[in-house]
Amino acid sequence: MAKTLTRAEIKNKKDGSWIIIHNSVYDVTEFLNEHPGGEEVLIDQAGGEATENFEDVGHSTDARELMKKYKIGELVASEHTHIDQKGEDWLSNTSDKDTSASSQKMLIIPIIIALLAIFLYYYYF
Ligand code: HEM
Repeated sequence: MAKTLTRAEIKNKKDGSWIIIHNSVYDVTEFLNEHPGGEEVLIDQAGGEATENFEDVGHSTDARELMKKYKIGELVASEHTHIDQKGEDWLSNTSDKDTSASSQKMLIIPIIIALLAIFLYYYYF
């Protein structure tokens, strides 16, 4: 059963770095040295809400998998906030739409050229 913590308890944590991301509490003390984004950013967030900064970076799904390892508990329900996830899924969804729209446009060009070629062939021969 996961531990339930209040923002005050997380803030008052002196020995170690706890951060809140999407209403879950992570102990990143052991991860500071390994964080590809550097330890500074994590130390800056220690003891408080890191969701917005975490999402601003657009962490990969790998990063989201990795963070499960450091989860130590949940924020009490009365102190929950909702911040949307904007990671790879969100990015790939939008770029998927873009590619399908642009590939449709790209298809029209060869079709027009082919129709023009057929028209010219019948016109001149
Ligand atoms: C348990 C929490 C966290 C984990 C497991 C984690 C993991 C990672 C990983 C694996 C990367 C490499 C890029 C990627 O795969 O997305 C990364 C990059 C980064 N992270 Fe985190 N991170 C955490 C929290 C945070 C927080 C709270 C911040 C900001 C305050 C942050 C800021 C950054 C930055 C600035 C980069 C570098 C991005 C770049 O160079 O493009 N991370 N993180």
